[in-house]
Amino acid sequence: MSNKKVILVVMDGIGISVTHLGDAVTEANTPTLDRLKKECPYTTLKAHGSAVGLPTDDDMGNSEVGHNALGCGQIYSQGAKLVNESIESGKMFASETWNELVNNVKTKSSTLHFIGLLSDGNVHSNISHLKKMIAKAKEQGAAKVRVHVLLDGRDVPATSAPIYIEDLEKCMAELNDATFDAKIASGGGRMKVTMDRYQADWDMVKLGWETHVKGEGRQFANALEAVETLRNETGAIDQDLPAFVIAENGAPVGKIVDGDSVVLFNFRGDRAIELSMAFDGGDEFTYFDRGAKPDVIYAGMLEYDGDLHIPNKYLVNPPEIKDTMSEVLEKAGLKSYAVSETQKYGHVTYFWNGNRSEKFASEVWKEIPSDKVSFDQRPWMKSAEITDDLIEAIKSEKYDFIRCNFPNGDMVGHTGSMDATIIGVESVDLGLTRLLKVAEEYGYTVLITADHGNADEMLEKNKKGEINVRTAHSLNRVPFYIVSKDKYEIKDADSEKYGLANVAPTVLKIFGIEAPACWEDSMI
Ligand SMILES: O=C(O)[C@@H](CO)OP(=O)(O)O
Ligand SMILES: [Mn+2]
Ligand SMILES: [Mn+2]
Repeated sequence: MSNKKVILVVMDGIGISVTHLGDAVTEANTPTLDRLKKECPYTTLKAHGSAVGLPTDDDMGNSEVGHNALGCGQIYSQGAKLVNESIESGKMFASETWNELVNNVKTKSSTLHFIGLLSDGNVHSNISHLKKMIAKAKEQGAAKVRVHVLLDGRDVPATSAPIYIEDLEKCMAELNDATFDAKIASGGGRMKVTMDRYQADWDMVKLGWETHVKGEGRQFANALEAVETLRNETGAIDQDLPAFVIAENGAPVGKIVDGDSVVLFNFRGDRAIELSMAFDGGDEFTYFDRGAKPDVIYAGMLEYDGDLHIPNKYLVNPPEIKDTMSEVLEKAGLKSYAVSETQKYGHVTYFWNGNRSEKFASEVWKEIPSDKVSFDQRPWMKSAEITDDLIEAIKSEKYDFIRCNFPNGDMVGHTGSMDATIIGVESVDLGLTRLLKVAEEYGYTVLITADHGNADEMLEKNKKGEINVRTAHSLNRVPFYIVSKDKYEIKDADSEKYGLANVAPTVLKIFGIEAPACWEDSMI
């Protein structure tokens, strides 16, 4: 067994800016990161596009694909790419689930509903998938479609919702005729309604159920009017807009009722699991009162949780991630510890282990409850508590490998507040300062990296050359530091040849464990 001990710190959303446009990472006072960059083996990693299994290098990285790659040392084709392929090859429309959904509404003359994130962010969903499914449903004889739109502004520009609403409405207008009727039925901002994750706030899902299923809520004549009115009244950016219902003559146009079919067209799992539980769950579901639950056929775009089999029905098989680092460490007899706060807890456990919700026997997982606020109001988040917990884990001398995620750069970065994000980055640096001291004392090698950028690019230039607030992740590279009393040298550190999938092989190299043949190369 190895006598080495390793800690891997993921500084979520802390990338390296090229433009320095709204670069909260450089603006922040980060004495520890600055010192490490001068003193330690250091390189940068590619964290987007092909390096993490996304369709193109125009696709920014995200936590799901980033933590998958960090945790498995391999590059798998991810949801965005798998759904594209399934639609292009026709496999999706030949699937049993798709045909069941469509035949159900044909035989019952009922409605096919789509619920999901309306953008081309390609992190949770892509509007192009939605449009193709609606067109196919018409071609196959469905008569009525209703779409429940979750407004993004977090993976795409902050107030871009009208662009996607207009795009969808144009597509539906072209399809609508005497035999076919498609409309938007309800919606709301993704951080207010339906897309909660890791059970941080079930009230969001309850509100989604009331809005999409029961058609309860403030009524508007159409989605553009809803966005415009709610934006004027609240000043909120898209992700935070309140829920709305589209109605005609006082009646919601698209309640979900007995006999309907429902597709959640998001492909990413974390924010799709809770709504799926509400649709699939029987009487044992007690997270909120669903009232009389309609008898529908429900399917997700992907299987969102392969261990718990959520949802029951889905359209595309998720990537089958094998030979994860946790599995390799378990086989080698090493003990692992994982910690983050609620908002990133599943990232460092579920995504880390290749979308596996059950832990290995050799692992201990710890969740620190997140605040339920917009994180510009608490930019330090739980960085101090995560650090305290890490220090306790180190001092327990129980673990060979400790991993953690500091969410600040990402979660505060998504709010668009530069001032708050600077504080978020500084909080991470302070956490590192405290952590490194104890890690050194106990003989741990500490690897520090990030899963993608965000805080490094808080502003962006649009096509007209105007500068706007950026709430989305960046496409920038991320840092990789080795802090150790042992001498390690990163091969070709100045090149740009490494990506997130090179981290796990480097960890195994430090432990002196042979990596599976399918893994990428170690950097040392
Ligand atoms: O908040 C989220 O769901 C995504 C952005 O869509 O961020 P991350 O990938 O960092 O979790
Ligand atoms: Mn992330
Ligand atoms: Mn993010």
